[in-house]
Amino acid sequence: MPAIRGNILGLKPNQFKRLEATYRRRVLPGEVVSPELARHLTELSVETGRQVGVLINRRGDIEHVVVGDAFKLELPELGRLRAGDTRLRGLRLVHTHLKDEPLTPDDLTDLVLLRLDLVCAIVAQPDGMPGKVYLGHLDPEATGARAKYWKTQTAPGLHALELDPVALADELEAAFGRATAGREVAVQGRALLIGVALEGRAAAEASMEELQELARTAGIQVLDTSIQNRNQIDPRYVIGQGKLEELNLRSMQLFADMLIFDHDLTPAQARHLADQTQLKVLDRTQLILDIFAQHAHSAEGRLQVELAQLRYRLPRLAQRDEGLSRLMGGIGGRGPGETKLEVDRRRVRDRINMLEKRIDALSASRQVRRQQRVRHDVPVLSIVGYTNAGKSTLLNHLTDSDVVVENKLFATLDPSSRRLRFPRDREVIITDTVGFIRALPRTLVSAFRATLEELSDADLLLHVVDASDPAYPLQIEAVERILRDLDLHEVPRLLVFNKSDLLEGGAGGHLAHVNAQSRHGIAISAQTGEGMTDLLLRIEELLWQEGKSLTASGQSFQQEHPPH
Ligand SMILES: Nc1nc2c(ncn2[C@@H]2O[C@H](COP(=O)(O)OP(=O)(O)OP(=O)(O)O)[C@@H](O)[C@H]2O)c(=O)[nH]1
Ligand SMILES: [Mg+2]
Repeated sequence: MPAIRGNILGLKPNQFKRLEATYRRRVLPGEVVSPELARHLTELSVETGRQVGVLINRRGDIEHVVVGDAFKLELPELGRLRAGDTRLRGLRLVHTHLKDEPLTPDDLTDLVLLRLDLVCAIVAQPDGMPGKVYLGHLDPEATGARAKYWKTQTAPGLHALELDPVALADELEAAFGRATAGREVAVQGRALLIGVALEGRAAAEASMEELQELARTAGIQVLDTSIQNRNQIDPRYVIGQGKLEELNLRSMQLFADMLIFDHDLTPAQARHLADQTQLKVLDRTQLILDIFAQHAHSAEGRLQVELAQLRYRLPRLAQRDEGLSRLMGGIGGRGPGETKLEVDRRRVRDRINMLEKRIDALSASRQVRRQQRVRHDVPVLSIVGYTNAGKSTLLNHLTDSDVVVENKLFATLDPSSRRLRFPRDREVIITDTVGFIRALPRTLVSAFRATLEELSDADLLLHVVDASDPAYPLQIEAVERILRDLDLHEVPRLLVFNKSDLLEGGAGGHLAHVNAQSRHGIAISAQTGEGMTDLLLRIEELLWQEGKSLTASGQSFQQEHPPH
């Protein structure tokens, strides 16, 4: 005989026996609860002064009998259904209320989080007879951020309740199935995105747009985004408890299987959040690391990404537990496969040391090769800029090459160099490299330092800006900041306002020109070729005619490097 769950302390033996006998009762198909069972529950409830409830399966068997206190009922641990599953629990909760009150927030939270078929509260009247009935079930049509996730109905008594619970559950499951039928296949996850507006709403919204792009690039389907206004980060959960509850409900409603925070999480926060929601929890850094892992193709690129990932994980290996393995699987856990994560910190540290040595060796040998090469007296031009600004498109246009161009973030990770001919037999080496982003993870900057430091070989940096992105001033700032961090701010640069074709003023991109001029830049469209002649003239001017001023700023033309 299964046990009686919940608040059983102090029950009389006779009451306990009658509770146990509940398990022998059955409910006929087509009824939520039989009148006899209802009366049995209300009688016991009034006698004990406690709520009494049963979980009934679709065959009509009673799977659990639970006793609560006067106000609420604590359900046994049923486990969470597999994330993304469109089926319901196959159990309905029928329980008593000692007062005449509708379903409580606890009832409705159980309904949603446990994905119960339905929840029914029967008012136990003082004489022990069943009274009014309140009933609630999930609502497949609920949409929108503030939507209710359930529908409720009230009946004056059981006799007035006309509802076939099994047919209803079938209907709901079919509707949930239809609602998610259009979901994209081949996605790596279905995510809710969460931001915290610490520095004002506008900044948080721009950052959220970018997080959405990052998720899209990583192959994750974004189901919903939300930003919470807060003065400070909650040390435990980042966001407030109420918001977390709301997210939990939302994730059930939308069949999400992961939460992505637009804010870096401490190892403890990530663990608490995963425990509270039973969902995979990622932050911005993990997402970027994952994209890098997907896009790294060269040997050096892969080593650098793995190094960055391991450095990120090392402090998180301290408290390895279930939450962590959830955090580490799949997205955000690509690269050094899961087995490697199971190794202890010591082995991770060894691997980090090994990777550092190999990367050092690679960059040292490249340095040697660079020095050994015959001097060609060829200036180097490096394209830098925010990710997706059109750097590779520009390189391709200028040199007739076919570096991968994609409307994705971090399409390019491995640097590539090409020769570019100018009139009068002049030549430059032009290089394309990894794009920058706001809050570029520090582990990545340090892992890619060798690659990025090569930018110091450049005689001129072409800082490509996506002028069609409203956030471009912030992006310029972010790129400038990273250049400063890499000690590259002394290298002369030219701001190139790209994608002028997308801006007002037609192909001429009048607005782009205005913006460009205000920053001594130049407006182009790498796609249509617009402005390209002007760009080449400016480059020529800067490299050869104003050569002296470049030399004066510390950049010597006598130390040019051929491609590598
Ligand atoms: N309309 C328009 N689109 C452009 C232009 N230049 C680039 N694009 C598009 O912008 C997207 C990004 O271009 P990429 O050249 O891959 O950008 P990137 O700066 O190399 O990006 P990462 O390597 O990912 O950092 C692609 O979809 C391009 O087709 C332009 O002048 N006009
Ligand atoms: Mg690129």
